[in-house]
Amino acid sequence: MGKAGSKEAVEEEPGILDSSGEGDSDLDDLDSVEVSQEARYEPPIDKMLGEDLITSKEMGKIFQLPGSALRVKALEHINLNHANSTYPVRAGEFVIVRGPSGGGKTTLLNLLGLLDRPNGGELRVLGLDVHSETNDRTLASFRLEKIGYVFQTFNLMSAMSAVENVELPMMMLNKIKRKERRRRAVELLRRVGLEDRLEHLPSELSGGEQQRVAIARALSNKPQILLLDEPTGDLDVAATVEIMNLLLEINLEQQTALVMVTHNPDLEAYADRILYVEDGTFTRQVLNKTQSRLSVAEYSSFLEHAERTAVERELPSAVTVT
Ligand SMILES: Nc1ncnc2c1ncn2[C@@H]1O[C@H](COP(=O)(O)OP(=O)(O)OP(=O)(O)O)[C@@H](O)[C@H]1O
Repeated sequence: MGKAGSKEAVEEEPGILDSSGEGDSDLDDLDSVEVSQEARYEPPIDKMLGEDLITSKEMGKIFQLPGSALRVKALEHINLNHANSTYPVRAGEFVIVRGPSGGGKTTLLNLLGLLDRPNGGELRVLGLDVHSETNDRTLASFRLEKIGYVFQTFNLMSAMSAVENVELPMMMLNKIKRKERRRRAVELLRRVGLEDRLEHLPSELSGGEQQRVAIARALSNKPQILLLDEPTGDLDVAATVEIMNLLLEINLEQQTALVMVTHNPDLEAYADRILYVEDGTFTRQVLNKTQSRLSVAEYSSFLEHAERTAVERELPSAVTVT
């Protein structure tokens, strides 16, 4: 868990899950709960969650390398359902996905966000059953209307102003008139604290501000799910905390479900649940009773201390550090 600012977070560790769902002895508490398909497991967290948004059963993904017989098993036995302790992603939930490099985090996010299709098992996202034959147009229209995406590198259109960037998904969906589009884009930019940056180009904004525009853009079609791949990976400490606080507010205010991949363990304090993915499967799930924020001051001093300790460790033993 995050070491700074997460004092109120209570950690439950269900332990290692195995593919049969039986798990090891640490899992007994959760796995011994009898959960039928009808009964909904209520996780022991402070907030009430809404309907199931994403479920999966024994979902897997194998990549076939073009022009080669080589197959890469990126994911297998991914269960997000009520028959397992790893319950579905629900409305209002903030899920963080962590794990070692190459473990399958991005592949998982891409499948949950309909950017890719599974080639084994079942996946249901916002009522849509997704399989290897689901056509591109169906996926594209679901993505545009129901899911928001935020990436590490912001991915804003460089020749468009902040407000035009936020209007773009609404233009593509083409459901509201120009005036209303602009009004909503301005309102969203105000919501993320950028009301005085409407006409700025991305190159005229700081990294944290660009990520705020990207979040406003991701929210423009009022998605039920926001997927975030390392959204603070390129940001400094202050901007990281600001963006995370903003995401938490959005999660709490609008019941938007957030699924976020990060390598940063200190951000776990913000989540309701942390899923660890390693070697293509869930290896651990942690429930966080109370979401909490990091404070910039506390977190900076914690990082500074950690950095200093690391530097001291690297110094030759003959050198005395006072
Ligand atoms: N398009 C692809 N074709 C072939 N193999 C792939 C493809 N995408 C991912 N993989 C493989 O699938 C596995 C999981 O990759 P993935 O990118 O999901 O991991 P990750 O946990 O997100 O890693 P990182 O933290 O380094 O971003 C890796 O072994 C990777 O090499």
